[in-house]
Amino acid sequence: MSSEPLLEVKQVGCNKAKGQPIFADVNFDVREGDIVILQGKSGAGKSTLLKCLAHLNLYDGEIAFRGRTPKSYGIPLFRTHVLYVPQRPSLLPGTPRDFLNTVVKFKAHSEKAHQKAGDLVPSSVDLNEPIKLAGLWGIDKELWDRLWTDLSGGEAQRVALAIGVGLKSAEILLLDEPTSALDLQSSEKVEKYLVDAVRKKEGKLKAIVWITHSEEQGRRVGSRFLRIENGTLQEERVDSGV
Ligand SMILES: Nc1ncnc2c1ncn2[C@@H]1O[C@H](COP(=O)(O)OP(=O)(O)OP(=O)(O)O)[C@@H](O)[C@H]1O
Repeated sequence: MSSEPLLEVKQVGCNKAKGQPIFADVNFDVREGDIVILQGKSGAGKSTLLKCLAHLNLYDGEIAFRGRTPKSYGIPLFRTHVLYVPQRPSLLPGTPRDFLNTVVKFKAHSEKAHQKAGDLVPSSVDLNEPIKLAGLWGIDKELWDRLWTDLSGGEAQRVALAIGVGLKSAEILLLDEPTSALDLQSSEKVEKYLVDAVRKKEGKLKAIVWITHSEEQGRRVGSRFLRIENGTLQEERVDSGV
């Protein structure tokens, strides 16, 4: 028995400039419980595709979340439910705490504005949750008040991920090489948390689309495997080996 798709991607294409497609005719669904690994060579278009899914990039074709277009929810609210976690959070201005406060204010505002429509269930905001979660991943509280530019790549990644996961608004997380700057031990801690969060089912997080260059990581966490190559996306059938 398969559930209704959470996200439907139909004939999606994206161009660098007129006449220069990055990819075209991309079709797939994301369902509850999926951890979809997105692979492909550097420059193949993985980050661009994730940004299209979060409506952060212009695209052709259709993307539907729970059967409706992003616009019908309001793009800001949609983006808190289908949440992109960037590859290089250290490019953000200010400190992680500034960012957290802005996200929380913005989230409360956009949810209030859309509550009337009965669109997406608003979630309560607990500022301590991302800080606690980052702590589990080895991030000292003091780092929340340091400039993003003064954090290491791995610290910035864990803080950004803790904000994305800890605010508990995302039903689908779009992770752009979330552990590329982490050592194996830290990476496995983060992986385990994310996989458990999706598997548990009672939480808000239902699925992840996860870019990784590591075949090993893909095998550890993935339940489905997509590859972008030469401007097209293919799903790879995986032999369970049983
Ligand atoms: N805003 C932009 N304007 C023009 N070209 C762009 C833009 N963003 C990305 N590109 C180009 O589109 C292609 C796909 O980039 P993208 O970042 O999606 O690749 P990727 O598969 O995520 O690569 P990597 O594994 O190196 O992160 C690249 O050739 C890139 O230079």
